Amino acid sequence: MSLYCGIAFRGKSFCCYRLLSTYVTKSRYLFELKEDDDACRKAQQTGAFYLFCSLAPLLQPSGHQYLVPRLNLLELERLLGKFGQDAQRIQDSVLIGCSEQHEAWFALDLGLNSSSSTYASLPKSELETELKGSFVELRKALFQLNPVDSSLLFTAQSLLRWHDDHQFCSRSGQPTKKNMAGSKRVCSSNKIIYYPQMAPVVITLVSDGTRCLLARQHSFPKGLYSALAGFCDIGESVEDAVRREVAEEVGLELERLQYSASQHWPFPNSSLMIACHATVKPGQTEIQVNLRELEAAAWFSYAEVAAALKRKGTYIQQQNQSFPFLLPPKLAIAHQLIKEWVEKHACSSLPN
Ligand SMILES: NC(=O)c1ccc[n+]([C@@H]2O[C@H](COP(=O)([O-])OP(=O)(O)OC[C@H]3O[C@@H](n4cnc5c(N)ncnc54)[C@H](O)[C@@H]3O)[C@@H](O)[C@H]2O)c1
Ligand SMILES: [Mg+2]
Repeated sequence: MSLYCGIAFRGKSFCCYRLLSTYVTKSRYLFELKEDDDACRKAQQTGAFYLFCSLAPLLQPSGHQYLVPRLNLLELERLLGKFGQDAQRIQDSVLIGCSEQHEAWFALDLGLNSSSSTYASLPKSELETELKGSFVELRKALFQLNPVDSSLLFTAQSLLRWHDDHQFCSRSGQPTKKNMAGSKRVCSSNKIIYYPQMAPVVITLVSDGTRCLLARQHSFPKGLYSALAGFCDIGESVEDAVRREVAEEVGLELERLQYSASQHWPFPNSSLMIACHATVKPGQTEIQVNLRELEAAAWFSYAEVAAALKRKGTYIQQQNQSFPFLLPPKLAIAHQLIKEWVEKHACSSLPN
């Protein structure tokens, strides 16, 4: 879909028309839905709704994968009717995106019992029977979702959680009210506007040239190692946060830092993961693990990491027991960083 747009140049009396790309028209459409409640209400008429129950998305198993069912407005109204609720409840939904054809996508949680909503939560198991699916904890479904669905569900869960957590103004204590799209909440008494937030987190794969440094926290599944991560402190740049986190967690100083990519991560709250590769100063590779933050950290060879990426059954010693050496799931940016490092290492070790 494309759109002709008139551009008026300041001080000139002519208009120039150019073709806007599908991406630009889609971005402008989403912007309009966030700013204009009536436009958003209208978009719900032809939109698709993703359902959640207490922040768990509705999924349907299909082989080794999960499908993510969607309802149209009529189907959603019928469902609410069956459970004795009126269509007004749909106003609790949040906008999470749209297709290239401008079909707007919304998410609605039928299990949250928010005090600012007049509606009671609906019974999970009866909903599941009615919808022929299950509300599955998002973290547990990670391995069986495709990247497009997972990204949409990450956004939806984060936005639903943020609204549930921000029902009252922190200054007046009065209820806040969401706009139709759910892109903000406004305090009814003092008009303060609250916007959904993400915490910036740096994640760094440290290398000494031949090995990479991986670490684990007590809460990780047995045998799982990942890159070093940490929340940015107020006042820090990304570079400052990376240097501090690496120094704090493993006692090393960095020499070089290179940005790789970023990712929105919904667990346990919304974070913006900023991923970097880094190298330590030559000869300074002795790890001093901060045991208040980490359970263990170690250098791993290219061969060990490459085998673990391919799930080739390498094992690792942990508290005198042996566990399969695991890396984070493909959807996690930590996995991407490790994969990039392995690929770069494989290229640089090729004979000229
Ligand atoms: N997507 C990925 O690949 C990936 C990989 C690793 C970690 N992560 C995420 O990165 C996040 C941070 O990693 P970490 O746990 O090592 O961080 P961290 O090293 O900063 O340690 C966490 C501690 O930081 C403090 N903290 C400071 N600011 C905080 C804030 N805004 N929110 C919560 N705690 C705050 C708390 O005391 C908390 O216990 C985690 O939430 C984790 O889910 C994602
Ligand atoms: Mg950390």
